[in-house]
Amino acid sequence: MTQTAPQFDFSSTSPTGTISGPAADPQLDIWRELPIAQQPSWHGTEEYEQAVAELGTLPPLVFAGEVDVLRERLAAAAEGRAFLLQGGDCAETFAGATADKISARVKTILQMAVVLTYGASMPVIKMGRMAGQFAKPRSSDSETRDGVTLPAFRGDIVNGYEFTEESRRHNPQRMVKAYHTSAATLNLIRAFTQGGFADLRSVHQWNQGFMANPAHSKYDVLAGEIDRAVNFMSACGADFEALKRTEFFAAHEALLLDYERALTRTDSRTGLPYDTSAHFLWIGERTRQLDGAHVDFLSRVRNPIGVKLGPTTTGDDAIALINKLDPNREPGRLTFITRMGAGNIREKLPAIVEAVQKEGAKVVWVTDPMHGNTVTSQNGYKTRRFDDVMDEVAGFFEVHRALGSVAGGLHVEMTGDDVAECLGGSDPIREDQFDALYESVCDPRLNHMQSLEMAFLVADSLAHQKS
Ligand SMILES: O=C[C@H](O)[C@H](O)COP(=O)(O)O
Ligand SMILES: C=C(OP(=O)(O)O)C(=O)O
Ligand SMILES: [Mn+2]
Repeated sequence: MTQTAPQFDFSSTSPTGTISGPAADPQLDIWRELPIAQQPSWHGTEEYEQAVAELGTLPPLVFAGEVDVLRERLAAAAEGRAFLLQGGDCAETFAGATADKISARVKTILQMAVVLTYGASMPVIKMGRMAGQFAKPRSSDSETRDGVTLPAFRGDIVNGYEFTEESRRHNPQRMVKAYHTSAATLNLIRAFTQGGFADLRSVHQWNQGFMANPAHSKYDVLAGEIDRAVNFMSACGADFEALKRTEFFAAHEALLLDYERALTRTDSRTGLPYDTSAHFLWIGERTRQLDGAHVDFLSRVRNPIGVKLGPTTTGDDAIALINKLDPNREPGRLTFITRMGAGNIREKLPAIVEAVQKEGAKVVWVTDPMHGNTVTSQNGYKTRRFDDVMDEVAGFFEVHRALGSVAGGLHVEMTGDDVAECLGGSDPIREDQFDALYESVCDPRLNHMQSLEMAFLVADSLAHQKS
């Protein structure tokens, strides 16, 4: 069910090989001359120069060989031979990088993956919005509370959530802290997923907790089938030792180009630049301007790249992005993460998919059913209704099925904790729980149970996609 870990070529990225100091290629700095959205105001200060110089001396967080493995996995997803699951916080925080919270999130992603693997009958590529998801684009540059206006919170890598002048100051030293927090998070993720924590039988056992809730009895049939499949594998003498380890990739929005540039290093094997801050990087809906800095910079690194596509995207936009980001049509290079909103997806997605099909290009099609479905609750919290989220997922599968394209993955804001941020689910979260249990510093996340419920529902869609 889950894959075994590949043998990474560590020699190619050893400290004696390459990847010491930022890559020197001047093309990697062309973005500095281009229009750039959503950046902090810290340039030209000594503090900024020092922080960037320090980042440049620090080791890579991921290896080029791992990034190449991911590109191969994504090539399989583009063809319907694997399914991508991306999940994690909207905004990671420094304070939230605790063993308990990180392990709960990884556990939940692994639990979702087992259910999806069964439903899809294919490998699930597990990827966290983790170990670097610290920079946030905002709708407004400022926030006003009780007549006081301060800079908006732009993620812990830029400024603090606390509503004071000092905390909201754009502080470049935070980039260094983000690096170290990412390193600590990634270290724990690697230990969990490589050290036996991810044993398929344990992951399956954890799902029994979800099934113990009578609200989830409608998933009894599927849960029973998975149970029998695991027992069958066991009876057949399946090598559960190999299934004790699993691949797990790190991803974040490549928003803060100062940080991404400083962590971009040259791979000794190929002489090519890799952004070693994460395996996978995506360009957000607010920064995907074709002639802008983000698209230019990410067109020049070897990592697999995602682009969020909102409801205003046209077929021509999609083709232009492909030509810029994947001119060689390389399998696994480009992922389109559509976030249309439940009310838009059935109307807007087909033209984009058809344009890409006509072009003969192949991308991984992923649904982000969160960002097009944000509403404000009566009591003033940013929230999303579980039913809207699931309706967008359903629309995504319907469109791809109708057009003969591949529904290749799911991108969600979720946590392993029992928070109350999104409304509904079978054991429903209500608005009156927000005051006590709303923790997100940016967008609302599915909680542990809602995430698992989504996996059961998507597993069903995947099973039908195959039939
Ligand atoms: O995560 C996505 C964006 O950063 C977020 O939705 C922006 O939220 P805002 O509209 O509150 O700025
Ligand atoms: C900012 C985000 O999304 P989008 O770019 O799709 O709005 C996000 O994924 O948190
Ligand atoms: Mn978000």
